[in-house]
Amino acid sequence: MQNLDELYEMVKQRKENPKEGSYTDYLFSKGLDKILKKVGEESTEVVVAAKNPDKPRGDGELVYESADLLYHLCVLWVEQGVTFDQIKTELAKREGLMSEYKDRPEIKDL
Ligand SMILES: N=c1c2ncn([C@@H]3O[C@H](COP(=O)(O)OP(=O)(O)OP(=O)(O)O)[C@@H](O)[C@H]3O)c2ncn1[C@@H]1O[C@H](COP(=O)(O)O)[C@@H](O)[C@H]1O
Repeated sequence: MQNLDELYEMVKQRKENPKEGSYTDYLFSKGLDKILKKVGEESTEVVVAAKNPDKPRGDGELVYESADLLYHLCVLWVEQGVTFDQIKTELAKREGLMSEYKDRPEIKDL
């Protein structure tokens, strides 16, 4: 996936059109508790990657674990009916950008 929009859309598609052998569908079939367990595990792995001086993937360890966490967050959002636009809107609010939001397509493309 090139960006988070595409990753989120792919996860949503998996939920709407299950595919044989898909790990994403495996998570949806297991349900919320399994997804939350994975988010918890991946969050911890991000922390460990940032702190561990003997990283198996060197400086790439934090990048790798962060990508894992973002993927599992997308699964959680889709499972709970949270859209990626809601996440972006919340981020924009924090920057005081809400009034400009509709006129700034680059914000939607984050
Ligand atoms: N980005 C990801 C992604 N990141 C992590 N993972 C999977 O997340 C799992 C995490 O690894 P773990 O060792 O913690 O888990 P596990 O032991 O394999 O599984 P559990 O039994 O613990 O659930 C691995 O199986 C990874 O393959 C992902 N699986 C899929 N994607 C994206 O989703 C797309 C569709 O994937 P499918 O749904 O499998 O078709 C892929 O093309 C990717 O773009």
